[in-house]
Amino acid sequence: MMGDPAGGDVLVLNVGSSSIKCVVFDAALHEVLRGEVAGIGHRAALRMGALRQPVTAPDHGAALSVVLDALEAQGVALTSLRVTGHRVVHGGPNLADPLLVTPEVRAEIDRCAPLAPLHNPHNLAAMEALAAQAPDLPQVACFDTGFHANCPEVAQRYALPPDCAEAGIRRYGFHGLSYAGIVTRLEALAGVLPERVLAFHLGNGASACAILRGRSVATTMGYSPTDGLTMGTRSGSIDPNAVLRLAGERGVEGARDLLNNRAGLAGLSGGISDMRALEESDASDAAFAIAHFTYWARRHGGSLIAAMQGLDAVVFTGGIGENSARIRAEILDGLGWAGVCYEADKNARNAPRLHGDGSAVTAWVLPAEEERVIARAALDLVQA
Ligand SMILES: Nc1ncnc2c1ncn2[C@@H]1O[C@H](COP(=O)(O)OP(=O)(O)O)[C@@H](O)[C@H]1O
Ligand SMILES: CC(=O)OP(=O)(O)O
Ligand SMILES: [Mg+2]
Repeated sequence: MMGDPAGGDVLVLNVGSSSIKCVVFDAALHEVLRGEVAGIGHRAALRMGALRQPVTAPDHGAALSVVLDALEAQGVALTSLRVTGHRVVHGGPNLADPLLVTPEVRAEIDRCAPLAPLHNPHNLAAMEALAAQAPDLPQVACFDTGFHANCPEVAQRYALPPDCAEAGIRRYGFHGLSYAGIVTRLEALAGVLPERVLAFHLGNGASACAILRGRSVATTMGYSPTDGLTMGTRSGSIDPNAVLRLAGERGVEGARDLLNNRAGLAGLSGGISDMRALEESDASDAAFAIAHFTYWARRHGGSLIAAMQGLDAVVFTGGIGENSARIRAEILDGLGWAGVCYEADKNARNAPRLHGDGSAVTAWVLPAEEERVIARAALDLVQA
């Protein structure tokens, strides 16, 4: 339900690695206004309400200004909101549950910035921009790591001595706000929440999660959001000795830049990180990048199915997961051995329900609802 933008109570900013999404909700969590600058640094475009236009956004700072100006133009007065909520990607060992943003919380988010260089600095910049414009507006930080905080210890620990884990070197997992939203939405759609859910969040950052009875038991991202699946510009899983060699040859910063900004689909294809652009390309490198993406999604998916000892439902979300029938088909075709089947016409329509009647394993496309999860937590916190 869309209402009057000026009547909003909660503004949520979801600053991702290639996009800034914003949603204004009223106190009953009805969506009042939704907007997004997508394709930051590539072919950036603004969508807000009925507005659609290309914009100049070579980096996140420029994209944030575009979003804040557009909100103002739509009549959203920051000073009349009750609260604003932010997605923060890395909470490190100390931040898991939603929190009011204080100078101490900001300092802790900043300490985690080297672990999520494509996210945490931009998440902080959004908080600072809002604080400058509306100093009295309460801000709430919600963490992508929180949903995975209770994974079994065997899934969290690396095979390293205990002092490493005590120093925070362990698997955290990300996209947790999206996975939490999937649990809520899937339960509502399916009637009963399937026991063993394999969820794929496929956006510019991509991960998969084993959700057993509504809780994360394993996920593909680790110490940072660079591990796991092949991503837009991130390598995904890579042997630690290869990383050490890269750091030795190119320096730590050179290795960090390569693994986070110039690897993944971009590294394989000669610079194209955007899945839609890859699908439109005839180049063999682009086809190989897509094949790499789907192959490793299936490989990791199999590992997560083993972590749950079986499978009852597969869910796709994120920009690629929600919109690319081709990518979903290539992943689902490779999971037939696990009992997954789907109907091609439903897949082509991005229908929420991809499976036919009587299918033992169900398959779904659900919107990433990180903003709703954040808005609920932010309102709960200011009302408490
Ligand atoms: N119709 C589509 N077909 C294929 N890929 C798409 C489509 N629409 C969006 N995408 C891809 O989704 C990705 C962005 O996902 P998104 O979840 O919005 O990003 P972020 O990780 O920044 O939040 C890009 O690779 C984009 O090309
Ligand atoms: C954690 C992560 O990779 O987020 P995004 O997909 O929004 O970049
Ligand atoms: Mg995202």
